[in-house]
Amino acid sequence: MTFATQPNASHFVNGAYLEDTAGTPLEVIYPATGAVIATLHEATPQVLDQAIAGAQAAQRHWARLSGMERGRVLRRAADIMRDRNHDLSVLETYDTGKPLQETLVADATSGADALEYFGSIAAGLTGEHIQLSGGDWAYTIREPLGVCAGLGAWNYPTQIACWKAAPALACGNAMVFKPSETTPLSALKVAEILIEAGAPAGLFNVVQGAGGVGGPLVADPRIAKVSLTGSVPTGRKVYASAAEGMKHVTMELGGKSPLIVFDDASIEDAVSGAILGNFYSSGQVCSNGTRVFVHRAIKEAFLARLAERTAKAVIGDPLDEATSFGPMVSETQLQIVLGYIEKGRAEGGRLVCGGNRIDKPGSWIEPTVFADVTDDMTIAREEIFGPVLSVLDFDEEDDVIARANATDYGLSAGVYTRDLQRAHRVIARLEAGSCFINSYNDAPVEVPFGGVKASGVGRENSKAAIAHYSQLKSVYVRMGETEAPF
Ligand SMILES: NC(=O)C1=CN([C@@H]2O[C@H](COP(=O)(O)OP(=O)(O)OC[C@H]3O[C@@H](n4cnc5c(N)ncnc54)[C@H](O)[C@@H]3O)[C@@H](O)[C@H]2O)C=CC1
Repeated sequence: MTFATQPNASHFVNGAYLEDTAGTPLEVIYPATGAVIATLHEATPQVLDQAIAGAQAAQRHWARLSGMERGRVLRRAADIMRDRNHDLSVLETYDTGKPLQETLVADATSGADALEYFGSIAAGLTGEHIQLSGGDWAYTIREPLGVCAGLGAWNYPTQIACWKAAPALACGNAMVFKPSETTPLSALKVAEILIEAGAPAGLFNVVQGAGGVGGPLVADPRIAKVSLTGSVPTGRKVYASAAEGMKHVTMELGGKSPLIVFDDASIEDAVSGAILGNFYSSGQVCSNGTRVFVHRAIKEAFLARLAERTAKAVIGDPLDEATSFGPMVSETQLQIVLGYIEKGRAEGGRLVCGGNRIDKPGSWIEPTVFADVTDDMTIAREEIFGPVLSVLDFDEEDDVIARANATDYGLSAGVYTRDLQRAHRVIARLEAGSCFINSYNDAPVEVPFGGVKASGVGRENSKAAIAHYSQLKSVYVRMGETEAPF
């Protein structure tokens, strides 16, 4: 391998790479071949302490800069990230197994968008002036929270690091980021780029490890806010620990989202939406529309076209830009997905295509479609986080809305129909945070992203994220005398 995947050291703390070989070794595996491409070490308590202390010191200085000055650093980082998109995308492909065709357009580019967006609005982050009776008035100051902890999942390592760091830093906070132990490489590059762009040492630190490092990071009293992208069970633990310290949280968790295809929809577009919402990143996307409700009148036509187009997936070397479908991130995740496929078969789902492990080194599985899935089947209830699409039938609008909402999750929802009134009427009744009409899984930085119910708390991206990385100080100003009862 000519491309260097072994970083200089495991962690990035106080503006430089840092190693402590006393930490548990962490092997990084290229999911397409199973080869070990780097060996890192989990953060020891000493590394974690240095990262948090460094972040605290950097934050004091950073918070005193104007929004304009902070924004300039973030926008410079966005430019560097775009200039290096190709190399960053290759690294992301090694880290996750996702095809280069995807990483070139959805990872560092999405991270750069976040840095540019929050860099651009940093100068405009202000409080307000409130005029009161008798000439009194009040004003609010938008203040940073302090040191934020970021915890990432393994599906979008660069994007997650930037979606958390950009709004946090724009508001004057510092961050200690812990990537997923499965994909630890890309966040280190984000840290390098921020330093190059002029961020002070210690402002954005990366520490490696699994829950054993994430737990103490969240619980540390010096941490003011925790932002997690991960599963619901982890979310519950992290939220509870943050609550002990009365810390702010953002929780971007899992989903089992509905995608509803009405009988007047363009079948071609709806099939595209179903492919994007189930097979992009080999199905490892939190907002995926994995319960595809298709009106009975068009179900067979939809399934036929879906099978035809799924057969055209180019499954091969992820570094070849022609490849459109890569491996699962790990053998563990592959086994979880195979287990769900087995349950789908056993509980009576009709396998339309796929369903098998692909016989070659690495964690490969076919894109899989089940039809005749019913609401009670395991594959219709639990998040699989793999390329398993379930088609469920429906006849009536009211009925499909009730069934779509009959889940603890509430991350996303989509509707395909040519009837615009119906589209808005249905979306209004769906319990989900991020919704789509005649599209699926778009996530531009200008638009709030996040879930309701068990899928999360708070929003990432857009102006909405500012509220989650800052707090308001209110100042009452009396212009006359102070009156007291005695
Ligand atoms: N809503 C969203 O924005 C997204 C949600 N996800 C969700 O993430 C999940 C898949 O990612 P995974 O990495 O498997 O999730 P996970 O929940 O296992 O891990 C997420 C992160 O939390 C850390 N962690 C685990 N236990 C912890 C603890 N006790 N204390 C502190 N940190 C801890 C992990 O090391 C990792 O960095 C899926 O359920 C998916 O739906 C993934 C991408 C986006």
